[in-house]
Amino acid sequence: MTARPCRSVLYIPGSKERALEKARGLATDGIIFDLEDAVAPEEKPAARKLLAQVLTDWDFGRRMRIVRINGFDTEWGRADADAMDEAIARGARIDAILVPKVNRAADLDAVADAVPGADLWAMMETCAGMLNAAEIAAHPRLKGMVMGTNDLAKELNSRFRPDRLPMQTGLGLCLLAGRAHGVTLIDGVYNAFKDEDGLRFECEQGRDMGFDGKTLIHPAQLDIANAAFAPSEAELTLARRQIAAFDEVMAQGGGVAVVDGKIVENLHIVTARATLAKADAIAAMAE
Ligand SMILES: CC(C)(COP(=O)(O)OP(=O)(O)OC[C@H]1O[C@@H](n2cnc3c(N)ncnc32)[C@H](O)[C@@H]1OP(=O)(O)O)[C@@H](O)C(=O)NCCC(=O)NCCSC(=O)C[C@H](O)C(=O)O
Ligand SMILES: [Mg+2]
Repeated sequence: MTARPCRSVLYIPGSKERALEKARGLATDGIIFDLEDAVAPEEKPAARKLLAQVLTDWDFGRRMRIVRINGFDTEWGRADADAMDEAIARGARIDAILVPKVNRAADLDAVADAVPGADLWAMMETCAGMLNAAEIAAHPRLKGMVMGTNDLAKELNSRFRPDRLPMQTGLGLCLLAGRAHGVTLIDGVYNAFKDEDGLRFECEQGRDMGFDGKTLIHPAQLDIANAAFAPSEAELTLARRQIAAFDEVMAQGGGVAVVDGKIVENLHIVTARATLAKADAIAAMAE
């Protein structure tokens, strides 16, 4: 679990200046400034230039800034990375470069060299990438993994199902790998951006699985993701009660408390404290 909130991470096409401007007033924890699939080939050079300028000159507050570049196996990837490196040298704040379709850890090396001033995040969206999730998560510059469930479904030849059964193995491998290496884990997008109930269900499922947040494609999806990935009032109350009960037992020389008929040990207190820290971090986002 990361202390920095990543409940909502909104994709914005790097070519859409109006949407980029709008993002500065949106309740999103992070923004993925996209140069890859959301930008048409003929618009890519102009989008790259616009993003470099916007990230240098505009204030996006506490929102995490992530730039998704094109792959280095395309004609645009290297120029995207160079433009972001130059922007950082000019004072742009870019928290991470998101590398698409990462198949193995070595795919990250060239981007790491090209942009030394930013963390790397990986799109996990190919079958090879998911099978190699452990070595990718172990890359020394890797700080985040984003699930690319559209590309994964395409490669798997799977159908979209509300329970995402065909995705579970791949998502689970990424969760195991990411948690083993302390990497932030963000779930994939929900394409039907007007379907609130479907989005809520998928956010709850992603939260239950252990994801830190969800990638989104439209501002209308923000409130649902922010609510689903934040600790609820009931979770906060329970965390405080667990800590109080455990402190009391410890003071008497014991090591196991009981709250609501369930045991509370030191490991549960670690989770309880992380829950409270997450709520504090979310509150700080709104300041
Ligand atoms: C899906 C959209 C094309 C819909 O656009 P549009 O019809 O313009 O929506 P609205 O008219 O409802 O927009 C209302 C206002 O909201 C702003 N807006 C819309 N989308 C965004 C956004 N993403 N960020 C910020 N602001 C946004 C509009 O500008 C309107 O503002 P105003 O003028 O003030 O009224 C569109 O939402 C869109 O393009 N979404 C992003 C799509 C995208 O990024 N796709 C790529 C990422 S998904 C992916 O690749 C996943 C992965 O790789 C995988 O494999 O799964
Ligand atoms: Mg994709």
